[in-house]
Amino acid sequence: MKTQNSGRSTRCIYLGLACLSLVLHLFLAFLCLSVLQKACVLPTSSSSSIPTRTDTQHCRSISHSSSSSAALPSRKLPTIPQSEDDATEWENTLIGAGKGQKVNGRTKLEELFEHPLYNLPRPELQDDDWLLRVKKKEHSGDRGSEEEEGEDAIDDDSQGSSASEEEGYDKMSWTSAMETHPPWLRFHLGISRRELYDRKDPNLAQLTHYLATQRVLGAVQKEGGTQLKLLVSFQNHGQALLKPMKQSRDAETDGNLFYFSDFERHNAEIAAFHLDRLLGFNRIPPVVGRLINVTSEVREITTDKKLSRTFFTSPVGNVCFYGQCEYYCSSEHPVCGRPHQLEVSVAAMLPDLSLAPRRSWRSPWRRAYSRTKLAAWEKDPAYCDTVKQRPPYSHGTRLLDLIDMAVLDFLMSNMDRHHYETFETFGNETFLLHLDNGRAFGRHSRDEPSILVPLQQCCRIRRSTLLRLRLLSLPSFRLSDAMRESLLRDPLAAVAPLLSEPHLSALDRRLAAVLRVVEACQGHHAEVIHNDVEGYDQQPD
Ligand SMILES: Nc1ncnc2c1ncn2[C@@H]1O[C@H](COP(=O)(O)OP(=O)(O)OP(=O)(O)O)[C@@H](O)[C@H]1O
Ligand SMILES: [Mn+2]
Repeated sequence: MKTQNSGRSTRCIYLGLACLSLVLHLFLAFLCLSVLQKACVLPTSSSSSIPTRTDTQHCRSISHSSSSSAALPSRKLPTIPQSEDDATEWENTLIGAGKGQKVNGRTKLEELFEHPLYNLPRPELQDDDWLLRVKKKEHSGDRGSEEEEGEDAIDDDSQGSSASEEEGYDKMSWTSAMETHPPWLRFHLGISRRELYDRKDPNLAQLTHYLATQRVLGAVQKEGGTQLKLLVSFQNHGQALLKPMKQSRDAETDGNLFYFSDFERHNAEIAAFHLDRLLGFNRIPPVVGRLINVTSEVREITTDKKLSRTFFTSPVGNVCFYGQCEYYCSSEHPVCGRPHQLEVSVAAMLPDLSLAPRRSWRSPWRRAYSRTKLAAWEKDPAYCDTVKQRPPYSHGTRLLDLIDMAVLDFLMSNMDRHHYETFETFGNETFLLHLDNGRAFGRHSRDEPSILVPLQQCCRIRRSTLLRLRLLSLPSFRLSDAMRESLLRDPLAAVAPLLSEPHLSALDRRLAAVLRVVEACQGHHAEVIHNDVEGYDQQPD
């Protein structure tokens, strides 16, 4: 009996101990769970305590890596710029700006643009030197009030302003509100009588970033001209002129093709913009390279039925199209993606003609565009004397502008400068727009001296142009080096150099030829150099 009782009490003790251990284990398990959960609860800065997607993923990855012996190293993904402020930094990372070798903390290109010849003192621009004026919406009665920094509107009266309109114009308000405008509009607002853009304007980088990255919302074939090009539209009414890649970058134009049968080159449009800027002209609208998807960014969104009808899939499975135009718009000359991706040049559009009408001028040194005929300037060595007698070449700076353009064209071997344009509102006292450079950079192995004929026949050149050319011929600022570095800033440089080395060295060779022509002129002409930099006697060193 006694032994029976003691056996029962021992069993009770064991049972009690087992229960206690169970409770203790349960408590421990609960404690562990709550600790683990706390690691995934986010510090809430806002009123919401719902974890975001990333945070949930983070928790999942913790639990995943803890259960796996070989956790993957974390990889940093590129971020898309959220604001325009991020744009420049983003662009610099993407396109490798500052890739040039640095001397004294500056690249050669930065050194060049710091040179006094690229920072010559210039008279301040007056009200009527701006292409588009900015008016405040407030009535004149509101002037001087605290709310002066209201919205701006473009003065669309390009024919001149009445006295009451003048009252609404406030020079101060245009800088303050600029930040709110999209880059294309700021570009338009910065166009002056003197140049298309200010090289130092930070908007330039934002504009090229905008052109290179904005989602294409619309694409139609651009009317005018002879070769295929597209007018694309972006959000905020932005537009751009797009020229597709038609041949490989290194392809030299067939020697048997006449200049007027040559293809246009997207990289020539890009390189021309860089060259014009390097020469200090700033007369070509900013152009940037881009890879587009011909299916999603053209075929699927276009409303242009004529263009749509020309799309097809090539035998190797690439998406191609050819559009409708005078030259090379046929299935024998298609523009093809790989299978969808296509290199293009994207040029900023100038203000609409209704806002800023332009005048097109036939170049006095226009070619005959014939296989047999010669133009007047090819037959008459004294041709310039007749040109100099007729307006607008008889006075002002038009002839000098034309010679600047001839120098640019000779350097890039562009034989297609049949016309040039100016903004009508500036009359004859304004710069020449260097539009349409698609036929430049066709051949690197030979030069075309006839492009320099305006300089050779007139023997006149701006001093500022000549000094910059001399500077660019020095080993420390060599034109080819400056171009190489400048072109590295274009997004397409990541695919392949925009200009091959033979094209770059052709620039140096041609620059030396320009300087030789000037020297020859000085040998038999007085007043070759037009002194537009009075008081600046320093020779480049
Ligand atoms: N960036 C621009 N913004 C607005 N208009 C432009 C721009 N570039 C060119 N244009 C206009 O479009 C017209 C056609 O463009 P472009 O000259 O480049 O084409 P094209 O086919 O090469 O012409 P062409 O066959 O006459 O040489 C030009 O004459 C000019 O008036
Ligand atoms: Mn052309």
